[in-house]
Amino acid sequence: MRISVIGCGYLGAVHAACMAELGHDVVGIDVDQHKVDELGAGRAPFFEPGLPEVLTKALETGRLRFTTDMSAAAEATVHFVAVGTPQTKGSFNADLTYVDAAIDGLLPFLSEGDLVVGKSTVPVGTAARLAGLVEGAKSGATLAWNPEFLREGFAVQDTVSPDRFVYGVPSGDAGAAATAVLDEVYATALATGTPRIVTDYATAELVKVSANAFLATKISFINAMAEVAEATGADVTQLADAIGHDARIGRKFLNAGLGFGGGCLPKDIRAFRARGDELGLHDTLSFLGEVDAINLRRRERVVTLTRELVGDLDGATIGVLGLAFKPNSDDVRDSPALDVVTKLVEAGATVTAFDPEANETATRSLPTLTTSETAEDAVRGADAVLVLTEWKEFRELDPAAVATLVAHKRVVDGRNCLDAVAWRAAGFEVRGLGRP
Ligand SMILES: NC(=O)c1ccc[n+]([C@@H]2O[C@H](COP(=O)([O-])OP(=O)(O)OC[C@H]3O[C@@H](n4cnc5c(N)ncnc54)[C@H](O)[C@@H]3O)[C@@H](O)[C@H]2O)c1
Ligand SMILES: O=c1ccn([C@@H]2O[C@H](COP(=O)(O)OP(=O)(O)O[C@H]3O[C@H](CO)[C@@H](O)[C@H](O)[C@H]3O)[C@@H](O)[C@H]2O)c(=O)[nH]1
Repeated sequence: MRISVIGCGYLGAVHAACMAELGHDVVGIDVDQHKVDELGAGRAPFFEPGLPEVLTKALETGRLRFTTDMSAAAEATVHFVAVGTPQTKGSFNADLTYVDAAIDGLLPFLSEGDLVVGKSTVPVGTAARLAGLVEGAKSGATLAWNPEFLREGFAVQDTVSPDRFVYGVPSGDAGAAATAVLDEVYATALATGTPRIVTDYATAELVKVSANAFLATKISFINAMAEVAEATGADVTQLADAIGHDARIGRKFLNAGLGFGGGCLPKDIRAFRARGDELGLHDTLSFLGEVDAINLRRRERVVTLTRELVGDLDGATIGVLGLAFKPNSDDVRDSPALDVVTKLVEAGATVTAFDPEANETATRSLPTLTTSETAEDAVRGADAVLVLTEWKEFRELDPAAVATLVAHKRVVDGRNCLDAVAWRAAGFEVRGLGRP
């Protein structure tokens, strides 16, 4: 099939490359010339395991290209919209400026029978509004909403073989035709038995935000238990293991620590609440405010633990390991690690940070940040070491080797990812979250 992907960021670049890998002819369209140049040259403009390989292979087949020229969409019959929907500055609402601009830009290039497929995460009601524009244009095109559930760090695998597909389509013949087109796009995964749910626009939009709200709630639940564990001397990690054995609860997403960040969960729960307010459902979704608050308190807790260890943060030297919001990503959008660094610097500490992939993105977002080229350089001479992203290379650090580099043997394990027994045996004072 001939496909255009509008917006080639963390989601769209992967989607475009994977669709070409599946055998489709794909043009990726973005307003960012640098991104388009990089992608066209086979270089992923961000760190995502497996993406460079898929990209290079797809470019070599000639089935994938990138451009800033929206008129290239005229060659395609299926148009995925994957532009950003960030939090609006000064409010919790999703900023739909980019989605609106993408649809506006696309309308003149649509033809009879084309399918426009929204992938961006949007507030419920957006698709119905945009369908009016798409169908109102003389093109005779249809709109579907097909939310995306990929995780950064696993984006290629999640795109090629997702847990499920959700199609939000209009009723009647147009919906049946849209479903048939999406089935053809995703034929490879569907052939392996991937479930697909065909529904209306509102349900499709809500599936996406409710999935993220549930994941965020699960993380904040265990972080609330971490607060209780801290007040009682209990161990939240053992608690998570024990309740996680109950298949109805499950152990996944019960890792207590610094909490959730990234370009999705934080802004999506806020936008969901804001949409709830518009719908008169303030009380219904107010618990998401608590989910957010619990999450943000964990960042303060790491700062407090560090202060307790070093005495006074003013003048302290802190070595920070990890800046990305999660391992296997260079994404620092709403990164808890970066937030902690900012708070430490505000309190007068001298911070040197290292992340295997996110030094550059973090420095772009926080230009005053001091980064180092290695973990060893970050911790050299430190009064305390903070592990804020659980990269494998940090989990596998040899505490005896770190002990020879630091000024004081103190470590705050912000992700409960270190072997506390081994670090204590090497002479370290160890603090975790929700652990005695
Ligand atoms: N990142 C993820 O893991 C993920 C997963 C599922 C869903 N989502 C959702 O997907 C959407 C995109 O997220 P992202 O993380 O890829 O964002 P991103 O900021 O990385 O990418 C957005 C891209 O859209 C481009 N763009 C903006 N306006 C444009 C326009 N008018 N025409 C063409 N391109 C335009 C930007 O230049 C940028 O490259 C969001 O709604 C997000 O919530 C993201
Ligand atoms: O037990 C856990 C699990 C995760 N996290 C944190 O939660 C955040 C989000 O992690 P994850 O969900 O793995 O990353 P994302 O790539 O942001 O993916 C989420 O957001 C995407 C964008 O909407 C969705 O597509 C995915 O399904 C959804 O998992 C990260 O900061 C993690 O460190 C925890 O603190 N504890």
